[in-house]
Amino acid sequence: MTVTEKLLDSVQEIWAGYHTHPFVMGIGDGSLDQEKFRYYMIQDYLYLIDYTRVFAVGVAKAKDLSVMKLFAASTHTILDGEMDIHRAYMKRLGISREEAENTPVSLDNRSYTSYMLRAAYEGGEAEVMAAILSCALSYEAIAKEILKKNPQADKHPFYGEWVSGYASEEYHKENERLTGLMNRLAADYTPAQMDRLIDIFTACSRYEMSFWDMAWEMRR
Ligand SMILES: Cc1ncc(CN)c(N)n1
Repeated sequence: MTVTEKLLDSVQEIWAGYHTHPFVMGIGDGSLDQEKFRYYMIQDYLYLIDYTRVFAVGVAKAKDLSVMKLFAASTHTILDGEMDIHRAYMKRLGISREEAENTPVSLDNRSYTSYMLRAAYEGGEAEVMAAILSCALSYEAIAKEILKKNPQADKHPFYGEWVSGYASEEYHKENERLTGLMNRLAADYTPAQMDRLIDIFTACSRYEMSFWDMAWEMRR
């Protein structure tokens, strides 16, 4: 088993819950209230800004240039790639950059990114990657499962762009780069060190679930 496979194995139950979450199912069949999606978009835009900072900690912790380049490239991929999905939705929903950036970050959102940043600052390169990976991989799994259940979901006039973005080959390729790095960084980890990675990955997977709950309930 690779390091990533061990991490995924430890969160199967939590991840199974994503696919039946009402917010996710609503994106999948197109029935989600757009007000909820509007709320989610703003919070997720703010989330991605702090998520990018976790990669920046990876840049600072990198022990060699190849690792530094991978973390650095990902900051660009998020700020100028993934966030394009958000900017396109914000335009459609009439959300200005000012409105998004002046919206208070919800407590669930703040807790999640604060946890990731703490795990990253306290650890080394592999712990940074363990904090990142649940976010990166779970959205690909969710979008692909949506497409399995609703093969036309990526054609939906509103939610299609979200589904096709996270189910895309481009997003998958970026995730392959991240898992390759995770597997390399922790290849020689002891069982105790591996337990710590599992602990971080599990906590982030639980935070992912609370992010969906937060969006569904539009928690302030
Ligand atoms: C909360 C959350 N988790 C994951 C992703 C996918 N990068 C995201 N945009 N937002």
